[in-house]
Amino acid sequence: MSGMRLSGLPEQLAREGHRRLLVLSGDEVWTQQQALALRDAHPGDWLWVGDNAPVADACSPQALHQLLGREFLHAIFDARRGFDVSAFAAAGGTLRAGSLLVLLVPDFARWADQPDRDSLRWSDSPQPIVTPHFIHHFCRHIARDPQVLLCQQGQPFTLLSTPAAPDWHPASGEPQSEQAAILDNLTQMPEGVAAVTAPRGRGKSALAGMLLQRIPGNALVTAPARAATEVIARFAGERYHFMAPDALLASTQVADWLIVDEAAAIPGPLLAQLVARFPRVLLTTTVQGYEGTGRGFLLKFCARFAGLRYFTLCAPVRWAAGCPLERIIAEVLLFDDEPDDTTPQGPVQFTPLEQEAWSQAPAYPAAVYKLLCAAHYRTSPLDLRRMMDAPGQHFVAARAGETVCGALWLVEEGGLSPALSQAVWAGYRRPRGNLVAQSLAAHGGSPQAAALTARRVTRVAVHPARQREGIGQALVASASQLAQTDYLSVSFGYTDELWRFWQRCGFVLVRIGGHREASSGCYTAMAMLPLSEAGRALCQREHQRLCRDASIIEYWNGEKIPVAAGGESTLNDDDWLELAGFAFAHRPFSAAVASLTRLLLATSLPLAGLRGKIESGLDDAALSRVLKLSGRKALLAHLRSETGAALAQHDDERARQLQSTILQWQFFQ
Ligand SMILES: CC(=O)SCCNC(=O)CCNC(=O)[C@H](O)C(C)(C)COP(=O)(O)OP(=O)(O)OC[C@H]1O[C@@H](n2cnc3c(N)ncnc32)[C@H](O)[C@@H]1OP(=O)(O)O
Ligand SMILES: Nc1ncnc2c1ncn2[C@@H]1O[C@H](COP(=O)(O)OP(=O)(O)OP(=O)(O)O)[C@@H](O)[C@H]1O
Repeated sequence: MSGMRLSGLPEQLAREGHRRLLVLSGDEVWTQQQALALRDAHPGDWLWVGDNAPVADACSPQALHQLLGREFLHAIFDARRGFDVSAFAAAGGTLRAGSLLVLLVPDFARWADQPDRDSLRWSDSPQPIVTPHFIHHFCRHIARDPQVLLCQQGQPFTLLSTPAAPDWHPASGEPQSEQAAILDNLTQMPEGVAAVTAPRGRGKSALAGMLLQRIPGNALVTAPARAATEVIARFAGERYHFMAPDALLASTQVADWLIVDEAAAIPGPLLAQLVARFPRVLLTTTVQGYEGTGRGFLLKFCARFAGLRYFTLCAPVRWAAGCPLERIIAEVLLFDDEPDDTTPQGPVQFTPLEQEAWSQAPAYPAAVYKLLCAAHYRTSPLDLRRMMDAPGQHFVAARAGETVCGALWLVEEGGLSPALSQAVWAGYRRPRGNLVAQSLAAHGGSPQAAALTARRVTRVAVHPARQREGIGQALVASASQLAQTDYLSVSFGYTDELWRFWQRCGFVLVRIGGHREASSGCYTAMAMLPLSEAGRALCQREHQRLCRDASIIEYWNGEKIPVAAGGESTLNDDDWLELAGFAFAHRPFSAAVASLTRLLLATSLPLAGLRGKIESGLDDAALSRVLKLSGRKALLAHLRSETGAALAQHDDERARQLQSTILQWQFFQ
């Protein structure tokens, strides 16, 4: 290829056990030509990551997780139209020593002005947005790392020689020293739960396979994806017996050991049930920024096991320590989930933080991001990109001296036009974003709810050494002083402790979701802190609705709601509106269930569908059989029409008026 010579580099990398990032920046034709030329010039099982790949061995960024656990020599990552940074990191983790990760990006001079298609995954904007803070952050890191090879269209490329690293001695097949120490411990474990966490390529899966070889008795392996357990299978040989998590739970299989690979990617409640079934369990999980992984897994899930044996593997095995590719990915994506042992000392100051800080003083927002990552189960690089460039994000930081010891992240919500808000209430529209604001309209009793303006607290965290000093509460107080909106809101997996915190911050509970979250096993709770008259009125109305419906929701959820239950048990105006929304528009059953329950008490009509579902508790399949209906849609339509009939029987004129009003709400232009 013209101008670019890599002679000897892959061989040098293989000798040193390293991998390198090579960035090709230019127009689409040029970058593609260069990438294909590199691919031809250097033998390997090259993987192309990107949509519309010009070669056969390819996968889209979103499908890459299916390849975790597999390994490649060299990869090309196409970030020209959109940069899925989680997939980029994942691709980096699959590369063997001696690999190049070739990254295709637009011309640096134009990149920051070009909309990034990946933003559709993490920004609520209907169109791709420009992402200047991330692009500048990325380019800044690339430019100052001498180990990154940067090849720009129209500019000469010189391969700077780097000081030779010592020769690498790949692992032999025998346990590495860290693996050996853990194996010693595990093979003597009488019973209990052990967890091994490590970044990519540290030999977790190999360790699990080696354990299978060494234990007496039998063992089962489970994991979110079987394909990702290839390494375990290789090291376990004939002792490898795999079962998918749900199949295992449904079976009566017993074994002396259960090995759960990538445990953090299995929903918490399912994992908890699996763990309870076996006398000895090994959980392994990757830390470093993938969704559903990280130290948060230990904090949230593993905290429940008294006597948990916890191990980590630090030394890389797939490549040598100090690998330049691993280092640049970690730097760019702030993969630093090492616990910070230093306690931030001294008095605390609270300051607002906006996205511009990423260009003015990047270390400051980076510290905020790291704190949030360490505290929150599901913080991933997607959040980093959202934090940097999505519209409507605001932050408050708590600093003790120069150290960030607490942070709060807010997202703007609401402000929909009154007509759109009504359409959301009626179930005709569900625009992107606006989690709590839309939920208040779609499940609550106020058609105008989503027209109010709000800021939702999406994350809040305080350094573990400074908790219970009032810092969390003060962060919320600062946020409420800064926000010129009708209310602040929060949506969180309900636990008594967290609710106590929000309550102490002045929040009022307005909604409890109808399903447990897969990740936490908790019901979603939504709460409001009103800041304006309109906010107070909405908050009061929704809280009263929750109090009135509490006993019925408790019946469906099987869990106590912490509000003073009470209110009219006969049909009132709110019920009429709700029931009309269910009967004549698209309100969901879950929003209407309490009003429907009161309707059944107030009518003598048979209403076999509604009574079957609500009074007899039949599930949808059984109820459909009884009613001779096929499918959920037909059942829902039947329930809606029964409701319409009951309203008409009560007061035909009123039902017709409401129907005609609500039907108008679908034309919301
Ligand atoms: C949308 C979301 O982000 S939900 C997730 C919230 N974040 C997390 O769970 C991350 C880990 N946890 C944390 O970082 C912190 O514990 C926070 C942010 C929840 C609370 O921050 P703190 O600074 O410790 O809270 P703060 O000291 O202001 O507490 C105020 C009141 O809340 C209540 N409270 C706070 N934490 C707890 C707790 N663990 N258990 C019971 N009550 C609590 C108490 O009533 C406390 O007052 P008190 O100490 O006088 O009794
Ligand atoms: N003791 C060992 N001897 C030889 N090869 C090893 C040893 N330990 C691990 N390996 C190899 O190193 C590579 C990385 O190991 P492994 O897949 O177990 O890591 P991991 O921590 O599970 O990483 P990932 O999450 O990236 O798959 C694999 O190719 C594996 O075969």
